[in-house]
Amino acid sequence: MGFLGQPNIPVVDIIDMKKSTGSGDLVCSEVRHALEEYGCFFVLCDGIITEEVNREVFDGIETLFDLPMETKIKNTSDKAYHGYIGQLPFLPLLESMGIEHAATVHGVHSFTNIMWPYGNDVFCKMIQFYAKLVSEIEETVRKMVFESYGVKKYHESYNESVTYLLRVMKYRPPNMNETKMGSVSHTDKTFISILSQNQVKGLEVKTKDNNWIPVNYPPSSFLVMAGDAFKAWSNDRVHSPYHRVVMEGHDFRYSIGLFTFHKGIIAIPEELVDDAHPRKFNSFNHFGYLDFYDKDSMFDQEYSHVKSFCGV
Ligand SMILES: O=C(O)CCC(=O)C(=O)O
Ligand SMILES: [Fe+2]
Repeated sequence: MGFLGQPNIPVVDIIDMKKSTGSGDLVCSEVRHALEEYGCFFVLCDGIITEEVNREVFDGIETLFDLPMETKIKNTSDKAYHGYIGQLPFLPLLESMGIEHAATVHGVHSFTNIMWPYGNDVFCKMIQFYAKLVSEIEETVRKMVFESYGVKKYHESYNESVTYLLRVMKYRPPNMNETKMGSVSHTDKTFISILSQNQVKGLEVKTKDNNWIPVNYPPSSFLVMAGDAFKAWSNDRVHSPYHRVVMEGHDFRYSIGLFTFHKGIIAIPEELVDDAHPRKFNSFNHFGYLDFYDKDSMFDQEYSHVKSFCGV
């Protein structure tokens, strides 16, 4: 693990992660430590995510947002925060769309066919490539953390319940006298989120000692971030950091997030509850939590929804 001149967000190389042999090895404890202390870390993917691949991906996303509004709003879902979001009075810079079941061919095809009824093979293949790569990173991270906590036995069953939402975001530059907030401070409601962006900065993460730090992506990297569900599952060991997007300058920002949800009940492993770590959370329904967050009238940005939903 290194810091690449940015003291606050750790960096792990994907090659080291792939070489990891399981619990007790250094890279496993580094990943776990990064998630406990920072709630996030960069994964370096040199040679896998080249500049050319990045350009192709973000060109594709730009084309998607260039579709007419009446097409984009066809991106709907029965789940909160899974469909088209845009023109929100309190977040005027943001537009966002969601591709459900993004790691399945069917999920990507059905989204593409709604957006381009005559098909768009290039977009479809690009999203499939991206979702496969990033979901593999997500699974590796989860496996390493489970191993590091000595609860590897739950990994397989967790895998069977995982579902991936790929969300794409577009932030326009603010007009004069307009808010610069592309996204207000929040924690993710996911288990894990994996983020990437075009070359335009804006994401900031709050450290445990309450400092906002800019997320300066190293080339060919993703940001792995723990969500509230991971925090609760780990009985409050993993940190789910507050983060926000602040738009400076005149460029459009595009970002992509692969968001992991669990289809059903997340149980806190008994192994993670002991005298030194009394139970902090009860088992909870992950999509129930998302609905609760959606309807919770508590709009204080830095209020712990997960504690009020399933805290002991
Ligand atoms: O645009 C980004 O980089 C972050 C977006 C984000 O925090 C979210 O969608 O939850
Ligand atoms: Fe977020």
